[in-house]
Amino acid sequence: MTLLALEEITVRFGDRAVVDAVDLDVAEHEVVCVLGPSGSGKSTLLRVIAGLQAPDGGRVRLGGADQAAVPAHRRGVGLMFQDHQLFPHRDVGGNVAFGLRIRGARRAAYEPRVAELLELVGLPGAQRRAVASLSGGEQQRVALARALAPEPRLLMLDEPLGQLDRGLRERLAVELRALFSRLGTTVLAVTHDQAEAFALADRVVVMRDGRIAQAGSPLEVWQRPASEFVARFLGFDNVVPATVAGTTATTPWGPVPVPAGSPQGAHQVLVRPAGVLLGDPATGAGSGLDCVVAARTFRGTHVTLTLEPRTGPVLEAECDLAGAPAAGDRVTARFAPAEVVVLPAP
Ligand SMILES: Nc1ncnc2c1ncn2[C@@H]1O[C@H](COP(=O)(O)OP(=O)(O)OP(=O)(O)O)[C@@H](O)[C@H]1O
Repeated sequence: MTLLALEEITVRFGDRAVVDAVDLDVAEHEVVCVLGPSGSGKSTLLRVIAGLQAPDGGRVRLGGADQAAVPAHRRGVGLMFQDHQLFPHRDVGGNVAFGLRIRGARRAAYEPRVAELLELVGLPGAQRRAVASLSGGEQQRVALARALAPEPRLLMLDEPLGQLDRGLRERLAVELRALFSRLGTTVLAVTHDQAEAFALADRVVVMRDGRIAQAGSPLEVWQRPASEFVARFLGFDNVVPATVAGTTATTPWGPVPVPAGSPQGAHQVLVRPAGVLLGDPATGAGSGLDCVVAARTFRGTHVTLTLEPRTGPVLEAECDLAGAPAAGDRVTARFAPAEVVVLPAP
């Protein structure tokens, strides 16, 4: 069942639409992540849903009911901001209890609930700790417990892990996903970090200049970015103009095989780095595009190579650690059609 429905939501600042006729549904128990570069309108969208910003056009429905006349505090949505904004003069328990106390709950009623929430976020027994004594990751967990305390029907997270270092961010994203699925929480999160969005979400919505550029499961968006913008935003830079005929695209890198059924004619192609297959020019002469390895970057589980091809723009390739060529080596590149995506012309 649909919990949140946005219908043509528009917000203008001056004559600029920072949110431009956005339609979006979030189903009950679904975790949706809105992903987009800074300034694409993500936070403004959350503020509209929370009732902190009146839209210039369109409608917000929660559980089917139009929210136009419903003030923020009666919408039943929880909002957690990026800088988590804990109250520094309250202890952890006081922070988590905040939303329960302003609703008039008595200590005897909320204390067990606070204990339960702290357990849930992995900080059992932390009630009396001072906020200043917590690490960034622990503060994030307290902020989350505080947002969950009043049991919002929709939990909205603005850059929930933005302040944390990468390792912690990835770990917490996985933990959050498990927690939300256990609680059945409906979540709408916004982030500019694709790894965070992909780790957290059932569905990813990519925004560009106030509009939805693509929506789909993390796998769909990753495998089939809908445009050059989405592809580059996900970090794929092997994008060139192409003319597709049958299962071959003519490109500045020469012929590139494309999956059967690809759209024909003038387009662009994306070759994911894993689809650039390297050969040794000494043994495979004549097969593939001659390239020189311009740079080699160690990525932990694999190596990323920047190739300078004989023709066409630089090409990024991925290969195993073992036997990876070194900077300055000559290689040939062929392309695996399964890793090639035909994109619309720019
Ligand atoms: N109150 C305001 N008055 C004028 N312009 C605003 C206001 N609030 C936001 N904007 C502008 O609207 C655009 C979208 O802002 P928004 O904060 O929604 O983007 P965002 O995608 O959340 O970005 P970030 O990731 O940096 O938070 C930005 O260009 C911003 O400068």
